[in-house]
Amino acid sequence: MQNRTTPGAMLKAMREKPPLVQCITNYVAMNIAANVLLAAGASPAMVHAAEEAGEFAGIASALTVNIGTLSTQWLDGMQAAAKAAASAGKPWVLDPVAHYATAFRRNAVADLLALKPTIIRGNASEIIALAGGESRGQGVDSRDPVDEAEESARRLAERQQAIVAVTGAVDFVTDGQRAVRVHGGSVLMPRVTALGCSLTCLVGAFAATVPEDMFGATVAALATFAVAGEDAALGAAGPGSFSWRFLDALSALDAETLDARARISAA
Ligand SMILES: Nc1ncnc2c1ncn2[C@@H]1O[C@H](COP(=O)(O)OP(=O)(O)OP(=O)(O)O)[C@@H](O)[C@H]1O
Ligand SMILES: Cc1ncsc1CCO
Ligand SMILES: [Mg+2]
Repeated sequence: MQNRTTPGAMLKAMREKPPLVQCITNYVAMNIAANVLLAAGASPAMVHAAEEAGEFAGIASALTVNIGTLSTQWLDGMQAAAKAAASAGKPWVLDPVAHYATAFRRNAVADLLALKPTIIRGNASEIIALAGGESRGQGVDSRDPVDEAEESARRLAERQQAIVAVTGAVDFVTDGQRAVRVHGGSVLMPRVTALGCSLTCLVGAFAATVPEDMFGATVAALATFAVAGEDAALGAAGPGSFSWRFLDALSALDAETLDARARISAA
């Protein structure tokens, strides 16, 4: 097997064999998330109908589930797909968007957590609340700093036996034992909707490429976003031009540049 131990090597391996990633994401994110995966070198498929989501999970190399614009029908599709992925031993990633906001979301997330996501990716408010803490979150945007979510992330990772990634100004990733921070990105990133949702899909793509190292795959996806975000911010006049520059930066990012510029520190 070729060396797939650095973010750059993982990015290269992903592009050499683009993984088919089933993304069950929200209406807001669907287009940008698909474009993010294509720009990074993966193959996205937005397949969510209850009638086919489980069957499709048998074909895809990884699944991502995001509850951003939830409905009962979509939840049925999410559960079918998560069950199929888990029973086939394929990685699946949960993005618990604003799960604290309503009883419908809280119940949905509890049911999805019982299906054992391999990786959970959320913002600080989402991860604090998921671990049972008091978060300041109300809607989809975080109102808490990442450093205040670190202990919650460790507890959640241990409880769920999953990798937990908290994103924000500095990202935090833990499996309950190990932990790292990923630095970089741009203040314009949270001003473009659904970049976090798109990152969840990219985490799925890296997990599909490196199934032997879910922790490393998660860190690599976050580092890819951090470096591409820095590049996109150069010359961006605001969120609009940042958004298209970000796709170009992702697609232009090469393995060597990613490894040279990724800023990952032990936590
Ligand atoms: N202040 C910031 N500085 C640098 N990068 C940031 C900042 N805030 C967020 N990011 C980056 O933006 C990306 C998305 O993370 P974020 O935490 O905003 O997700 P989110 O809240 O789930 O977003 P959404 O719900 O809109 O999809 C990550 O790569 C993260 O590192
Ligand atoms: C704005 C918004 N509303 C529901 S999902 C979503 C995308 C960011 O999470
Ligand atoms: Mg989010």
